[in-house]
Amino acid sequence: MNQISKEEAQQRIAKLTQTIHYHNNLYYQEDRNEISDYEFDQLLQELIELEEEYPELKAKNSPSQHVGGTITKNFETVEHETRMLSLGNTYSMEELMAFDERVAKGLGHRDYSYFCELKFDGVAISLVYENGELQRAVTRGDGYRGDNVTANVRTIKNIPQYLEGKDIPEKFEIRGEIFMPIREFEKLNIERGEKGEALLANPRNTASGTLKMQDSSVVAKRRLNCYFYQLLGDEIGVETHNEAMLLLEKWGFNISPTYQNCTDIQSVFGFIEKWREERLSLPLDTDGVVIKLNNYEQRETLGFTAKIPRWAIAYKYQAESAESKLMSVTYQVGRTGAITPVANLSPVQLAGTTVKRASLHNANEILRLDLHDGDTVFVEKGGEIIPKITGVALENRLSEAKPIQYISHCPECGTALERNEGEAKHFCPNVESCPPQALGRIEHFVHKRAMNIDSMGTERIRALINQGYVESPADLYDLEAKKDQLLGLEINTDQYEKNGSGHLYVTLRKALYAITDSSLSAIDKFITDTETLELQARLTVFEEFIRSQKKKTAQNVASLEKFIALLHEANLDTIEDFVPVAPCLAMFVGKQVTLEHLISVSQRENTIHDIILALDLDLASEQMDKIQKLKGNTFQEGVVSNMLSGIKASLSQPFEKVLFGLGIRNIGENTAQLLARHFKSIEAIQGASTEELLEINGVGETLVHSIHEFFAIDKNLNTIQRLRDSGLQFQLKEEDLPAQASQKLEGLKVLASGKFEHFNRDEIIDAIAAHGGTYVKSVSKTLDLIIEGADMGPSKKEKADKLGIKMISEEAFLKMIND
Ligand SMILES: NC(=O)c1ccc[n+]([C@@H]2O[C@H](COP(=O)([O-])OP(=O)(O)OC[C@H]3O[C@@H](n4cnc5c(N)ncnc54)[C@H](O)[C@@H]3O)[C@@H](O)[C@H]2O)c1
Ligand SMILES: [Zn+2]
Repeated sequence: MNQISKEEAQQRIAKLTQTIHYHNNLYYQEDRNEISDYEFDQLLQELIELEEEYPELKAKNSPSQHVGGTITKNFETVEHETRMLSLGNTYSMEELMAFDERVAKGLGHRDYSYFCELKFDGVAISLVYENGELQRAVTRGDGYRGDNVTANVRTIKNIPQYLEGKDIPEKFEIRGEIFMPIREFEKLNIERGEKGEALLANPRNTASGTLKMQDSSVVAKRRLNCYFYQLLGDEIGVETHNEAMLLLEKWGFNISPTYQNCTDIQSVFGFIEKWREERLSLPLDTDGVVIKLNNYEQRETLGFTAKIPRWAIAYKYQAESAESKLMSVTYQVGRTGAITPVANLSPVQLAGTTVKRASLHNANEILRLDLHDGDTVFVEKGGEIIPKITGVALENRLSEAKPIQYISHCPECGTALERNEGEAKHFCPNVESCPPQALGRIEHFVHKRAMNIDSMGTERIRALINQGYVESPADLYDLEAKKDQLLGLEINTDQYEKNGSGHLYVTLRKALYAITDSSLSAIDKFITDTETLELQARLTVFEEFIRSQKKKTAQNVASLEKFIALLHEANLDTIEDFVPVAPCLAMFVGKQVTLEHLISVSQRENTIHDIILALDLDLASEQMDKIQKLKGNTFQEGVVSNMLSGIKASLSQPFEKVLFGLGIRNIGENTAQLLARHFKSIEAIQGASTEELLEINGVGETLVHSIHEFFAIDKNLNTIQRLRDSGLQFQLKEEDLPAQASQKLEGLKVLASGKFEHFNRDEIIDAIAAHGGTYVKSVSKTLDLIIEGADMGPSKKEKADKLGIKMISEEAFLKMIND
């Protein structure tokens, strides 16, 4: 902002004021925005700085001097008893330090603490309660007066209409943020999509628009929610914000459990870092952290400016943004069959890393963005590990560009995709043989706490599934007989990718390695050095690289050029760091197969090994050598016998482990144990009536339904039969029951958290069971006891504290069970 003339400043201020008014109006009145919050905050910041430089130019009604909203004509206007302010905000740690200095200077000492909360991205609301009853709910409006939206707020389920308890003040005001949970927002958009209505942009604007609707019955259907963060009143008798929050919680108000007391600005930084990524798994959008002085008297000392309190500030997480080009969309199939589209982008530098992919979440997201082939897109990286696309530069779209068509069939198994009503994601219904879904099932089966076959890691299982050896757990026990065929199978770690139409891709590094005579280490260095280049440019640079190596130059350059030509001819999608397998193989298989045929086979198969088998070619040994260089690692003798002996050993796992391993929906480890010990055999469980099942403490309707559903499927019965034939335990053996040491923990739900001296995780779980207790995985009200180990997670601990759950040390636990 250095040295602009007063005249220029005046013009700029006028322009900024007008622009900010425009966006404020859009944001608060129409619940829309055309620029990001970050861009908006930059404009406002520029205005504030200019006004600081030329205070005489600061207009009384400048947007820097009052909160941005207004009241509407659609609701009764209500005056706030205490003004509703905005918050100062910053995107930088330095300014946060400066804030801390101002606080210290204002108070004249450093004897204070901060209370950190997340900044919930919704709409501010003020509620007034009298005699324990909700009187009215008012929006922030212009800060002085707001809209009376009580009827709408009454539809929000977790805002209490009446309060119970002795210590509730006659009258008080409470403020919070009304928001729409992300899940509800997604559901709403699906419904709108199905009805052909325009999709909504984000949960914040939707929450705001919903709150201002005239028809409360529509509001009720939208399932808004609210977090509270401020208590106001004359005779409340608390001195700190922390105490106030505990009171609110006690009175039954919804408080986000994410808050934390911080004794100094350093621990505030810690809080900010902790939540930078973690906040993304919360059920609502948050855009920063609000840092508040904890002590009320100290707050009074510092006071307010016209627009904001001096005792609080918001730190906003900056989403860094860049432009990139959409190359293609690929689709990942999860272990539950859920499909996630991924945008493949031209490489771009963002927040210190090279970004080549962005998550698109689901089909609606593609529709909402109205993505077309080859679009120039804006990519943002908040704290997210995977960046997201926030918009499209329409002016760059080619007139002939087609909209991205969502796939109709599973890229892994070719089954037609389905989508359940009210769900955002498509899924592949081929639970039995879709490879990633089979993977999920087998991984569960071999898990330590099920069949405990630790020689079967994910990559090995994936290799067996992809190459058709395993689909159901029962297949594992047939592997022994196929031992010879297993040698030489590919373990395709991250070696392959598939595009949206199912064509197989292999890593660029492996392709260059097979095509030229360069060493893998030289290629790896080249790959890292050229990370930010697009594929075409990269291949050109690789040619220079080969020439600089001065090793069989002519031959290598010729191969590379041939490969580039084949790549063009194949004309498949671009996925950065990967190239289609078909043109690679075309380099080696000679004239026996056309490129066209290779492309179609590579669409069906999952590994190069499979393609070669499918083609059934006669290849010379030097051709095989080249192809070998393209393949992933292969199964060796040691690996195979190791796997097989693990599988054999699992035959002695007790019935309850087998039952858990079957992966019947809703049957966790505890339930499997319960059922196995009660019914003693699989036939008894299968034959049990609903009444008999419900008699067991801990078995509910949902579980009964899952059990009946499981046994109604022939394929499951067949799997059980095969497993039984292989020698697995389907009957309880008394000697398998863990020795019941005592009943000292009978009826108690116990959780162990952190590291222990005398137990590892499994051992402490078994110890709890051996003394009659039930092990529980998460902190909730129903928990009776927590055994606290070293380094127990602070958030768990805080939650347990809040719920008043008893915590004991490992030593106390040992004493408890051994006495
Ligand atoms: N993109 C646009 O066009 C546009 C236009 C106008 C405003 N905006 C955005 O709207 C916001 C503007 O201003 P604002 O005055 O509402 O300020 P603000 O949102 O930055 O801060 C104040 C508000 O934060 C909310 N809040 C959330 N969690 C809170 C917590 N734990 N404790 C206290 N308050 C909490 C409250 O509603 C409070 O009123 C900015 O984020 C700005 O970027 C964007
Ligand atoms: Zn599938």
